[in-house]
Amino acid sequence: MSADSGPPPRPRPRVTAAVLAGGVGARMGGTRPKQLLPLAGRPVVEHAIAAFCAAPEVDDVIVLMVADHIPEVEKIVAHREYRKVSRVLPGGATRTATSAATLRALEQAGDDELVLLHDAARPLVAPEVIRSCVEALGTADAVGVAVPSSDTVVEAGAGPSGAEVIQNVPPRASLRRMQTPQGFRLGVIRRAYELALADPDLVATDDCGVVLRYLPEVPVRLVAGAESNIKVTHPGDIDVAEALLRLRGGTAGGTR
Ligand SMILES: Nc1ccn([C@@H]2O[C@H](COP(=O)(O)OP(=O)(O)OP(=O)(O)O)[C@@H](O)[C@H]2O)c(=O)n1
Ligand SMILES: C[C@](O)(CO)[C@H](O)COP(=O)(O)O
Repeated sequence: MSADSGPPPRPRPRVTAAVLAGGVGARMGGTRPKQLLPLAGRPVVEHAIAAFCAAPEVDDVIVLMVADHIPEVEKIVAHREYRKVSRVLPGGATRTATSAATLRALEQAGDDELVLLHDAARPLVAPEVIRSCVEALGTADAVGVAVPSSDTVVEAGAGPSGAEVIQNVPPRASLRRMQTPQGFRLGVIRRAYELALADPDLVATDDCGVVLRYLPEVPVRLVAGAESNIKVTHPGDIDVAEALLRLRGGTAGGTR
C-alpha cells in the first residue's frame, strides 16, 4: 500500500429495515388493518417487505405488526420465502411506540449500525429511494426522504367566529412533504428516543421529527423521495396504489 493511500475504508455497517405495521387503519375503516388489504394480489404489507428484502443495501428486515395479526405476516414470510426477514414482532399503541419497540428489538446491535424505519402503508417505495437513504447515511447520522410540495400549504386555526381560517402561509419553496424510509445511525435514534420517551409532552408524527426536537445539534439530511411513494391512508388510496403499481409493472421489490 502506498504511503498516501489514506485510511482504509470503514467496514459497511449492518443495515436493518423495520417495516412498521402496527396501526389499525382507522381512517381506512373496515374490519382489518389496511396493511392486510389486497393490493395487486398481495397484502399491502408484503410490498414493503419485498422491497427491503430485494434491496442489496439491506441486511436484515424486521416487521412490527398488530399483535393479533402476527401469524398472518409470519405465513406470508414463510410462504414467499422472504429470507431476510428475521423477526415479526408486536407493534405499539402509536406509531411512535412502534418505533420505540423497533429500537428495543435492536438493543443488541451496535451504535454504529443503521436502521431504516418504514411505513408498511407505503407499499410503493422504490429501490433508488432505499439506496439514496442508505448512501446518505454514509455521511449523515439521520436521513429523511422527502418531496417538495406542489400545493401551497397553510397553517389553519379557529377564526373569530370559530370557523376555520388561514393563520399563516409558510413560503412554499422551503416546504417538503416527509415520506419514509427514514434512516438513522442507531446510537443517534436511541439517544433521541430516550429523551423523547422521558418527555410527558411527547407528540411526534415521524422519526426525523424526534431527532430534530430532542437532538437539535444533529443535522437531519433530506434526500429525494418520489411522488409515487404514497401512504395508503384513506379509502380510494388502494385504487391509486394499484394504478401506480400497474404502471410500474409488479411489486415494489419484485424479488427476494
Ligand atoms: N401503532 C401504530 C400506528 C401506526 N403504525 C404504522 O405507521 C405507518 C403510518 O401510520 P398510519 O398511516 O397512520 O397507519 P394507521 O395508524 O394504521 O392509520 P390510522 O391513523 O388511520 O389509524 C403505518 O404503516 C402503520 O401501520 C404502527 O406501526 N404502529
Ligand atoms: C412518517 C410519515 O409517513 C411521514 O409523512 C407520517 O408522518 C406518518 O403519519 P401517520 O399519521 O402515522 O400516517
